[in-house]
Amino acid sequence: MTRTAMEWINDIGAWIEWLANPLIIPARSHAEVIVAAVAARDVKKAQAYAKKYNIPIVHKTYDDLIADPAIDCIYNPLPNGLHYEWTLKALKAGKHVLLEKPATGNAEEARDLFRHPVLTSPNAPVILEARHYQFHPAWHTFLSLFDPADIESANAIAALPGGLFAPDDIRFHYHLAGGTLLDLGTYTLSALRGIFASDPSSVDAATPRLMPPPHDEKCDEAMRATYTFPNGGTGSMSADLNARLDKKSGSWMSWFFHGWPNFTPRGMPPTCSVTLRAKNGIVDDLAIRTQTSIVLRNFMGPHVWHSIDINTTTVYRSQDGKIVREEKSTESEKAYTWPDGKGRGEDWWSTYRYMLEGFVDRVKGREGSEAWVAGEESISQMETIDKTYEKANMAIRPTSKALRSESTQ
Ligand SMILES: NC(=O)C1=CN([C@@H]2O[C@H](COP(=O)(O)OP(=O)(O)OC[C@H]3O[C@@H](n4cnc5c(N)ncnc54)[C@H](OP(=O)(O)O)[C@@H]3O)[C@@H](O)[C@H]2O)C=CC1
Ligand SMILES: O=C1OC[C@@H](O)[C@H](O)[C@H]1O
Repeated sequence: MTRTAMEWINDIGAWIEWLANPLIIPARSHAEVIVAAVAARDVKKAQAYAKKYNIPIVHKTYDDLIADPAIDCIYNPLPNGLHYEWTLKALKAGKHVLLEKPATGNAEEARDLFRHPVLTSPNAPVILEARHYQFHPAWHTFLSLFDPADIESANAIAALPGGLFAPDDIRFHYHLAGGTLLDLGTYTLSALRGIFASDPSSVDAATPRLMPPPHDEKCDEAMRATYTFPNGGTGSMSADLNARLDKKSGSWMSWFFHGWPNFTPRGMPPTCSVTLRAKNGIVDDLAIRTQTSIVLRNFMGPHVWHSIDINTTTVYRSQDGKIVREEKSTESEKAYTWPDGKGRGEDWWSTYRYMLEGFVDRVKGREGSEAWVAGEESISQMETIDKTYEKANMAIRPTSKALRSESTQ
């Protein structure tokens, strides 16, 4: 697909608007979704938002929004530390909830929320952690290219340049369950767990880069961690919300375009790579070793652009161990829609739009595509996040007071 510079600029603009409004824009193209009401702590802010996006009803408080009998579903995009409290309130009011990632601030909250009796009652509401990338066909195509049992190592990396978020952004407040592992890190960690189709058996190392003083030093502005998985494979993730100048050259450009024209994984675009265990054989007295690696670039925003490369290297050695031949090949794939019969979609649908389709399907009791984030999966993700913070000698994020009062009821 050849693209003009203008198309790229338009897409980048659209991507930024998607990021700021992950639901409003996708909702416009879904015939069954009406963004009917909005609430904010400051009603004037809610009114201004409603005017900008043509939302008919403005509620004065979050509680009023949840109590509105005309509303079926709540989208919860509050800071991570408030996810538990407001999601549970909405579920108890019988509303379905599309809950921003990470599902909660810690594993204790996740266990309580996703195993809450309100979710096992007849006609229980639907809850979904909004890990949008997992709803795009590109992610599923990537996963279909290997058997998790064969993975030797895998890597998931994402970074955003420093300055995009202010140091007092919700992402960097411990009491709001901030920290990069809970933000960009939810993508790279869940991707790694998805690639291995299992939880790690151990967290082997976790290295944070903490927010510098005078900011909240309980928050990581970047996190790197390595894990061992049950098949013996190793996985590494990294996430950086304050990626800096290239250390060697001191230039932003070289950080952005490192490895140009084939970006090497420095986090932009967010990239997942998998190396499979080598296969050995003998043909015509030559020892043959074949190794395959599969790379998905831009796994978080594949609708803007992505590439899936399957790289195979075959080395032929003579009996004395000398390399007599080396063959390298690359096959590439892309997936903007589902293969026939696997789900609805259009090639222009964003990850958020695919996710909305899946969410509405569940709410309506329809079978949708295979993509979903189950409650137990959200719990496992939060458990791995907590273990990673523990390994990094950092405090697990505080548990909501609402959970404490819940358990005394
Ligand atoms: N899926 C995606 O692509 C994205 C997901 N997210 C997720 O959405 C959530 C919110 O992130 P983001 O939109 O960037 O955050 P913002 O700071 O932009 O928005 C958070 C909102 O929460 C409300 N709020 C309520 N209580 C507080 C409080 N004590 N402090 C600050 N805000 C409060 C505010 O709304 P008000 O004052 O109007 O009531 C505020 O506008 C996070 O969980 C994040 O991970 C964020 C961006 C993209
Ligand atoms: O998609 C995203 O990219 C930037 C992050 O900070 C944000 O929270 C996230 O969801």
